[in-house]
Amino acid sequence: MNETGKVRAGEAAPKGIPFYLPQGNECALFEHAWRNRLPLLIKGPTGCGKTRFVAHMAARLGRPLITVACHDDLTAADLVGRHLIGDGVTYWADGPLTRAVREGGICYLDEVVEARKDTTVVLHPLTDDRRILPIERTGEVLEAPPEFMLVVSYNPGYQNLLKGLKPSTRQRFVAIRLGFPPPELERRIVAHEGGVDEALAGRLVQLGQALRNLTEHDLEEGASTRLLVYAARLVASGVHLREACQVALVESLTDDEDTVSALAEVVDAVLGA
Ligand SMILES: Nc1ncnc2c1ncn2[C@@H]1O[C@H](COP(=O)(O)OP(=O)(O)OP(=O)(O)O)[C@@H](O)[C@H]1O
Repeated sequence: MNETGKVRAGEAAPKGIPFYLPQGNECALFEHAWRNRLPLLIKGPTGCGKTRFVAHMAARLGRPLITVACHDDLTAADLVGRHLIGDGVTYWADGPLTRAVREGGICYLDEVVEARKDTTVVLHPLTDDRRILPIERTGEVLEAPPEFMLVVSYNPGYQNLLKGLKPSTRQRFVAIRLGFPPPELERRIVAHEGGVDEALAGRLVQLGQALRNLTEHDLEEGASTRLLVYAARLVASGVHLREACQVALVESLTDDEDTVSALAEVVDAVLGA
């Protein structure tokens, strides 16, 4: 498996580096961005490998990774830090962004469009050539070391197209688009991550492709690589293939009963009724 990113014996990735099979030139581009101190935006559908890619690159570059899952209640103080009271004294506690700047780490803001626009504005002085983080509450102005990098991701699906990012935020990042991996690559990913042989992984990937073809009509977004991995893991632990697909690839994708039936038909057609 690989939630922790540990690589099985025989895999190409060096020990301690989370397993990641690139879709294209994204690893080199990430490294160039890091060396040139450019912030990076990664866009792509849910479960296509964005988080794994960042974890892989942080380990490859030997930088600590600090991840923040953004949401609409996230405040600037949640990122930068706040005064806390403990044992009757007030002390300053760094937020994750400040910690990443101090440590020269990679700060990864997942689903950045979820954060309110007034929150993302704290990123501005860090993401242009000033590369500073002013901490109003303490009066400090931190200069980001060369190793620091800000990476943000979002899923440019229908809802997020409406939310978007302010142009003044957006135009501070270089951007990489990831999609679902091409079938041959996805088969290797599902086999590795799901702990199944490549033949079974190939069938699941074929099913994933067929389910993605339905997306335009019935679903907001297609079956992700993550869900294919889940189906594989269930099969690897003894769940019948059909049942694994039902729970990982049908019921997880929609609540609409007609769509569930349509998806189940696709499963039957691909796996053979
Ligand atoms: N290129 C890849 N190499 C290795 N594993 C991958 C790859 N792409 C996807 N995976 C697998 O798919 C899972 C989901 O990927 P990940 O969590 O990175 O998605 P994500 O794009 O960050 O999703 P979200 O937008 O929902 O956070 C990973 O845990 C991993 O098992």
